Amino acid sequence: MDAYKSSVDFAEATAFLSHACYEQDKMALRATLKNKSILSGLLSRLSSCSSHGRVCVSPVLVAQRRNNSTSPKLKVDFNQSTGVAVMHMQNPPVNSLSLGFLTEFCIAVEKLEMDKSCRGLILTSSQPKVFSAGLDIMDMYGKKLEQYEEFWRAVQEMWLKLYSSNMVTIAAINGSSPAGGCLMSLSCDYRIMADNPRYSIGFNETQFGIVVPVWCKEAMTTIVGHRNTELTLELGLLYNPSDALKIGLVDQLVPEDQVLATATKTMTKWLAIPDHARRITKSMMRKPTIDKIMSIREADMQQYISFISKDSTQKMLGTYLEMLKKKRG
Ligand SMILES: CCCCCCC/C=C/C(=O)SCCNC(=O)CCNC(=O)[C@H](O)C(C)(C)COP(=O)(O)OP(=O)(O)OC[C@H]1O[C@@H](n2cnc3c(N)ncnc32)[C@H](O)[C@@H]1OP(=O)(O)O
Repeated sequence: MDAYKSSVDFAEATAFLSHACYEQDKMALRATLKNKSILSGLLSRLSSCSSHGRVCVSPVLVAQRRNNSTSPKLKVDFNQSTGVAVMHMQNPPVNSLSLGFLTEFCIAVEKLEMDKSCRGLILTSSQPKVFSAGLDIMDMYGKKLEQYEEFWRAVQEMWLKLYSSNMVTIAAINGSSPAGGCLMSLSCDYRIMADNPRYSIGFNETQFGIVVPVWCKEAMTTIVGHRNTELTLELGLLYNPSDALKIGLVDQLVPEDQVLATATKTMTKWLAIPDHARRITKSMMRKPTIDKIMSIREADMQQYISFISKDSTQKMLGTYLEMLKKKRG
């Protein structure tokens, strides 16, 4: 129950703040998440529900629709005539999933989710050659315990929001997508990747001494099966696009300049299915995983904090950061 409430906390807070200005939003959102008394006051004014595996919030907090919103880290183009939003990630240099980015991302997805006219979401990158470099290592290195907690809650929330979305979600993977970037695309309904052998996708965490959360393992297993998950996660494998296609980590490869156009065409096909039937089916497929994750959400948080704050983990992250920086120098 606590785990469920925590998820609702964040969803409510994000929805509540989504009509205000972005910078103020983010500061207020974080303050709200930290302040349990404000949060419980907020909660008492709300009714929450769980529908088809998706956590939703009271209509009282539904933000007004704004069509083409631009924030520093995300650009959302919503086409009302097609009902499709294209979300361009623009967090240079590599679209790392920092706390700031994740906060904006959750707000943006929540806004689209609440807008009944938005039926499909395409996720892509504005950065050249990179879809997303995964979690921002700077948010996992040398921080205070409460900062680790805040960051991890945002990571969990990003995954839950995307994985349980009622919208059709398509990842238009127009660059490399390691680790958290891969997780983000795995949460979508369909993955189209640029057929460029220089790009890679997968989970490289063990290579620099960290471990993916159990819910990532669960989600991956449902997509590529137990054996492929075992090999990928234990060895920290990154695949080129054609190998990723072979194991089912992505659904389709297309020339680089056709990724977005193919995603748009594919979306039309998915949206031709009656929404209610597709949604109920999606929920039927995903709800067991979501329920499982919700039931261990707080334990997962404690496990993350204890793992990430260990001296040995911090040392390995420091070495990895150095290595990333040296690569350029
Ligand atoms: C229970 C415990 C659970 C623990 C957590 C489990 C889940 C964790 C998941 C994660 O996502 S951890 C992050 C893993 N990501 C990576 O290993 C990717 C690292 N980056 C790259 O491989 C490359 O950057 C790239 C994405 C292939 C792009 O290559 P490119 O040559 O275009 O750029 P770079 O010169 O390498 O990088 C530019 C700049 O960006 C910095 N940077 C790169 N990735 C990250 C990152 N994930 N976080 C923070 N910063 C990153 C890199 O250091 C460069 O910085 P500067 O040198 O410009 O300062």
